[in-house]
Amino acid sequence: MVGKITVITGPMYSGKTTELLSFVEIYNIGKKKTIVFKPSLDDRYGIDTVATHTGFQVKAHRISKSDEIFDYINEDVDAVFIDEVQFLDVQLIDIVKKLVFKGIDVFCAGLDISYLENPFETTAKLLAIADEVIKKKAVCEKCGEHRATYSYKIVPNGGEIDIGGKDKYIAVCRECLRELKNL
Ligand SMILES: Nc1ncnc2c1ncn2[C@@H]1O[C@H](COP(=O)(O)OP(=O)(O)OP(=O)(O)O)[C@@H](O)[C@H]1O
Ligand SMILES: Cc1cn([C@H]2C[C@H](O)[C@@H](CO)O2)c(=O)[nH]c1=O
Ligand SMILES: [Zn+2]
Repeated sequence: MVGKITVITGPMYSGKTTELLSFVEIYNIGKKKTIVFKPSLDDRYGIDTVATHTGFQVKAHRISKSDEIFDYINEDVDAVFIDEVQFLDVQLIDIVKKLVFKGIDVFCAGLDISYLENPFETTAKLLAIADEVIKKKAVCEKCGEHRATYSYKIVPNGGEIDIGGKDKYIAVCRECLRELKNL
């Protein structure tokens, strides 16, 4: 049997990690063998965990390159979960394909676009090969509606890759983005 590819995407605070971890729980309840990965770059909340903004955590392997995933895969693994895929190299796409051909279900979560509205290449390519795409929305921090699809940077400094939370980014809807950018 082959596995399936699920990609969870959207702006910051939209609940991508929460959704990813709810799938981990579902597989664990079903006594399936799960493994969680995250890029070593993102160490906001702890070194060996994937954590949501609400503080819920599960143990995770930190990887700096996508092919390190294979170091942890054996015959017993039923499902692989990868958070913050926007920070991993595009080789992840080939690795995900290999995993599903081994019969492993793969769940990926990550930002679709940067605060500059550029698509993150690894997420974009995963979305293209996904069997299922879950596009999440956040609450717009300007108008309060549950329709935010953008991550807006509130500080001037830092590049396109710049780890942070509410100190640097807020979630906004398209209408509020237009106002913020004076478009
Ligand atoms: N603007 C917001 N809209 C929705 N939830 C928010 C917002 N700000 C904070 N939260 C909190 O964030 C939680 C979602 O956190 P989670 O870590 O799952 O998001 P995420 O999409 O993975 O974020 P990130 O891309 O920053 O990792 C929500 O359950 C809520 O408690
Ligand atoms: C929106 C955005 C988030 N990030 C970071 C902030 C968080 O650490 C992580 C998203 O959870 O990505 C960037 O590096 N660049 C961006 O453009
Ligand atoms: Zn808004």
